[in-house]
Amino acid sequence: MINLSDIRLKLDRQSVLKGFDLDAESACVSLVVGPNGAGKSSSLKVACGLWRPSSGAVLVDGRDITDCPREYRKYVAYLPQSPSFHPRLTVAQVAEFYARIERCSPDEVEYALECFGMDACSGKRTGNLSGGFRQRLGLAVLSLSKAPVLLLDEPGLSLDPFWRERLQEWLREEAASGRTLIVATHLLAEWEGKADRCFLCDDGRIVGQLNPEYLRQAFPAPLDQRERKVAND
Ligand SMILES: Nc1ncnc2c1ncn2[C@@H]1O[C@H](COP(=O)(O)OP(=O)(O)OP(=O)(O)O)[C@@H](O)[C@H]1O
Repeated sequence: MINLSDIRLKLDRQSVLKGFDLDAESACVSLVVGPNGAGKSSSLKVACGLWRPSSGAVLVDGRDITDCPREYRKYVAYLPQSPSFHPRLTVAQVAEFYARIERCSPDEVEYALECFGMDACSGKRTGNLSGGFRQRLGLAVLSLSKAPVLLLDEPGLSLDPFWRERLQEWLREEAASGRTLIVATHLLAEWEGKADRCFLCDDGRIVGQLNPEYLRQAFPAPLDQRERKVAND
C-alpha cells in the first residue's frame, strides 16, 4: 500500500497541495477524481518522487521513502498523462530500453507488447504512432515494471472503447496479484462499479470518498463553483 501523509507542495509560490492525505491499499484499484486543477496530477508526481514536497511523507508498505530518491523507482512506477518517447526510436527499441532498466527477459517484453496490442507495430517509429497507440506503448512499458505500486494519470483518455475495457481488465488483474493501483481520471461513467475506492480531490487535498458503485451522480461541483452557488442562493 502507499500512504501520502500531509503532503504540502508549492509551485511558482502557489500552494498546490495543502495537506494531501491518501491511503491506497494493496490489491485495490483506487481512483483519484476531482475538478481541473484540483491537484490530482501533482499528487501522483509527488507520490512517484518526480516532485519533492515541502513537507509531508510518502510511505510504501510502511517504509518512509520521502527522502530516498532511489527507493522510488523500486517501489513506485508512474505513467504520466500523454506519455512521449523519442520519436525516432521504434516501439521495440523503446520497450527494450525499459526492459534493460527493469531487467526483463525477451519473453516478458513480448508479452507486454502483446498485452496492449503493440506487437504488430513493433518496427514502427514512435513519432509515427497515433495518440492511442502511444498511450498503449506507455501501458506496455509500465507493465514491465516490477514495482508494487503503479500510478496512472488519465490512462484511458486517448484509448478507444475496446482498449479502455482492456485497460480496466489489466488493472483488475494487477490488483488481484496484490499490487496497489492509483488512477487519476475524469472518466467517471466508465469507472462506475469498476474500482475499489474513489477519493475526491479538491483544492489541493482529499476532501472525501465517493461510493465507487455510484460515481456519476455523486460527483459534486468544484469548491469554487459550490461557493459561488451558495453566494448566489
Ligand atoms: N509545472 C507547474 N508549475 C506551476 N504550477 C503548476 C505546475 N503543474 C501544475 N501546476 C498547478 O498546480 C495546480 C494543480 O494542477 P494539477 O495538474 O495537479 O491538477 P489536476 O487535478 O491534475 O488537473 P486536471 O484535471 O486539469 O488535469 C494547478 O493550479 C496548476 O496550475
